[in-house]
Amino acid sequence: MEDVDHLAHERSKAQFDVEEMKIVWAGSRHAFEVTDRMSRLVASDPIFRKDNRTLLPRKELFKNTLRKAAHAWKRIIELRLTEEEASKLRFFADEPNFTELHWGMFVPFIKGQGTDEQQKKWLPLAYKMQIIGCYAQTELGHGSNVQGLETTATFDPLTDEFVIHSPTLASSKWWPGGLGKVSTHAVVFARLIITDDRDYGVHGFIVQLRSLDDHLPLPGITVGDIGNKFGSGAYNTMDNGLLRFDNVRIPRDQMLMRISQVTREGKYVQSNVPRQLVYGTMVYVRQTIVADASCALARAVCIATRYSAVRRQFGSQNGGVETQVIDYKTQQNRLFPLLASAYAFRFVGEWLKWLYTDVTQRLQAKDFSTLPEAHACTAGLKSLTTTVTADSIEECRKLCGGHGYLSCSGLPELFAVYIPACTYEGDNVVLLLQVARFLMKTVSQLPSGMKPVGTTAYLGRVEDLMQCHSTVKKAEDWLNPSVVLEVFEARATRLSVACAQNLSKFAKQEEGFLELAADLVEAAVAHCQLIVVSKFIEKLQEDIPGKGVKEQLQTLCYVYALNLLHKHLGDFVATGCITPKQASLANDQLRSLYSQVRPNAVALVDSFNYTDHYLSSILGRYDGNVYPKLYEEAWKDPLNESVVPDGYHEYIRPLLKQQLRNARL
Ligand SMILES: CCCCCCCCCC/C=C\C/C=C/C(=O)SCCNC(=O)CCNC(=O)[C@H](O)C(C)(C)COP(=O)(O)OP(=O)(O)OC[C@H]1O[C@@H](n2cnc3c(N)ncnc32)[C@H](O)[C@@H]1OP(=O)(O)O
Ligand SMILES: Cc1cc2nc3c(=O)[nH]c(=O)nc-3n(C[C@H](O)[C@H](O)[C@H](O)COP(=O)(O)OP(=O)(O)OC[C@H]3O[C@@H](n4cnc5c(N)ncnc54)[C@H](O)[C@@H]3O)c2cc1C
Repeated sequence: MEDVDHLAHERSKAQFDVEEMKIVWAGSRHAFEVTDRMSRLVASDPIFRKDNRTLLPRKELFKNTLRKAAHAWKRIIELRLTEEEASKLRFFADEPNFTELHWGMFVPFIKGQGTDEQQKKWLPLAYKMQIIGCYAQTELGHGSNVQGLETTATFDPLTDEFVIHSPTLASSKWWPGGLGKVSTHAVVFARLIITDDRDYGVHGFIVQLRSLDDHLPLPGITVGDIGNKFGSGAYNTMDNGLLRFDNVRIPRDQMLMRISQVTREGKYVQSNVPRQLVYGTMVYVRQTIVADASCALARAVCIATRYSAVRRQFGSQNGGVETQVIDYKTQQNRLFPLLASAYAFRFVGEWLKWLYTDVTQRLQAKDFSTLPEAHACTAGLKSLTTTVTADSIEECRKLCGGHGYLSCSGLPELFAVYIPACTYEGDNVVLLLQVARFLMKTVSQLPSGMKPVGTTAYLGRVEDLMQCHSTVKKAEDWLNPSVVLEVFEARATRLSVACAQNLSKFAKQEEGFLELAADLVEAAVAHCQLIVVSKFIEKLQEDIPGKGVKEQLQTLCYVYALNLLHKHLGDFVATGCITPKQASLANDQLRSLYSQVRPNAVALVDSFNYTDHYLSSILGRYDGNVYPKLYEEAWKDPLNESVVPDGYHEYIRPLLKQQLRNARL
C-alpha cells in the first residue's frame, strides 16, 4: 500500500495540466482519442495478453503470434476500423509480426512504384489480405550496398517474362521479415538484365512465393526462416526469412514500372525522374521509425521514472523512510535528459512526417528539388534517434538497479526488440555517411553563391557562424533559444567546414571520404542534433494551451539542449563556440533545471498515456504497487511449480551424497 501512496503523492505535485499534455504528446485531440481508445481495446482483450511471451519455445511463440495477428484482423473487420485505428491497434498489440512488413513496406512499395494499372491489380488483394507481402531486398552477401545486390531478373522476349534467379549463395535473400513462413508474395529487388545482356541495376519485382491453396513454395523457390535471434521472446515472433530462386518466371508486368519500364520489345525506358526514387519506400519507413523511436524511448523512461519514485535507498534518519532514488542528482542527471529526449524525438518526428508529406506532394508535381534533403533528414534522424533510444533503454534498465534485469521489468524484452532498429532500414553509420555526403556537397557549393535552404539554411551564414562567440555571462543566459541555437549552429558549421577543408587536401574525393569517415560521422551527428534542437524550439513557438504545459516543455527543451552541450563539450570548446567557463555555467543551469523537472517527472511520463498492458512492466505500473506484484510474479515462474526441481535426483542428490562421503573420509 505504501508504494501506491508514493505515486499518488508524486502526481499531486505536478505543476501542469496532464490531460492537456497528453494531447500535445498525441499530436492532436483526435489522435489522442484514437490512441486512447485503441490502447484500451487491446488491453482489455485476453487474446492480446503477452505476459508468457518470454517463456514460450519458438514454435509455440510463433503460432501464438499468428493467432494474435489473425485476431487483430478479425477485430479490424468486425469493428470497421479506419486505417488510422487499425494501425494503432496493431501498434498496441505490441508484437513484431509479418503484418508490419505487409502494411509498412509491401503496400507502400506498390503504391509508390506501381503504375496505376499495377496498383489497381495488386492493392485490392493486399488491402483485403488475400495476398500477404514482404520486402525482399537484403541478401546474404549484401545489405548496405544496395547497388551490389546479385539476384537477377533477366527479360525473355520470347515469352514476355522475367526470369528471377539467385546466381550465388551470397545472392540468397536473407532477413526480410514475414518471408520465412507467412508471405505469399514479395517485392524482390533484382538486377534488371535485358536481352543485350546489359545490366540496368536494381529494380523491384512482385514475385509470388507460395501457393494460395496450400501455402507450399512454388516451383523454383526455396524459402525458410533464418533462425532464432537475440533475446527470448522479443523479435523471434517475426519470421525473418531466406529465399532462393532457381530460374523462376514471372510476367513482364510484375516489374514495378512507375519509374522505369521494359517494353514488350525489350526496350528499357526511364521516366523523367531520379532513379533514387526506387529507394522511396526506405525513406518512408525511416520516417516512421523516427516517430516510433519516441514511443519506445518514452516507454522505457516511463518505467524508469515511476520506479525511481517508488524505490528508496539510504538516507533514513531515526528510523524514518529512506530517500526516493529519483531525488539523487546522479539519477536525475541520467534520467531527465532521456525524458527530455523522448519529447524532443516526438516533435522532430512530427516535423519529419510533415517533410515527408511535403516531398511526396512535390514529387507528384515532378518537383524533385527537396528529395536529397528528405533523404538526408530521414537517414540522419533515423540514425540519431534509434541509436539514442537503444542506448537509453539499456540506461533505463540500469536506472532500475537489479530489478531492471528481471524480465517482468519489461526492459530486457524492449531492448531486445528495439536494438535491431539501429541496423534495419540502413545501418546507422552508413546512414550518417549519407548525411555527411549531403553536407559536404552543400558546403562545396557555398563559394559559387548557392544559398542553402531547409535544414542546411544555417550554412548560408557560414562566415558569421565561423566567427561568432557565445555571449553567455551567467547561468540564466543559457535560457534563451537564440543563444542555444547559435552555439549548435556554430558547432555544426565548424565541424562540416573542417571536414570539407580536410577533404580538399585529397586528390580523389572518394579517398578522402574513406580516410575522414569518422570525422564526417561526427559532423553529421552535430547537424542532426541541431535539427532536433531547432524543431523543439520551433514547437515552442506554437500556441500550446493548458496550465503550465508550455513551461514544462520549455524546461525539457533546455534540458535536452544543455545536456547535449555537456556531453559534447569537446566539440563546442575545441571549435571555439564557447569557453570552458560558459560550459560550466551551462552545467550549473542544467542542475537547476533538474530541480524544476523533479516534481513533474511522474506526471510528465503519465502524459504518454500508456496502459499497463502496453508497458508490460511491474516496475512501471501506474499504481506503483511494485513489491507485492514482484513477489507474486516470482511464484508464477515454471521453476517454482515444484518445490524440489526436476533433476534433483540425477544431479543434486548424488553431488550432496558424494560430498558427505568425502567429508566422512
Ligand atoms: C503504417 C504504419 C507504419 C509501419 C511501419 C513499418 C516499419 C516497420 C519496421 C519493420 C522492421 C524492419 C523492416 C526492415 C526492413 C529493411 O531493413 S529493408 C532493407 C533496408 N536496407 C537499407 O536501408 C540499405 C541501406 N543502403 C542504402 O540505402 C543505399 O544503398 C545507400 C544510401 C547506402 C546508397 O549508397 P550509394 O553508394 O550512394 O548508392 P547509390 O545508390 O548510387 O546513391 C547515389 C545517390 O543517391 C542518393 N540516395 C541514396 N539513397 C537515397 C534515397 N533513399 N532517396 C534519395 N536519394 C538517395 C545518394 O545520397 C547519392 O546522392 P548523390 O547526390 O549522388 O551523392
Ligand atoms: C531485425 C531485422 C529485420 C530486417 N528486415 C529486413 C526486411 O524486411 N527486408 C530487407 O530487405 N532487409 C531486412 N533487414 C536487413 C537490413 O536492412 C540490413 O541488415 C541492414 O541494411 C544492414 O546491412 P548489412 O547487414 O549488410 O550490414 P553491413 O553493411 O554488412 O554492416 C556491417 C558493418 O560494416 C559497417 N559498414 C558497412 N558499410 C560501410 C561503409 N561504407 N562505411 C563504413 N562502415 C560501413 C557497418 O557500419 C557495420 O558496422 C533486416 C535486418 C534486421 C536485423
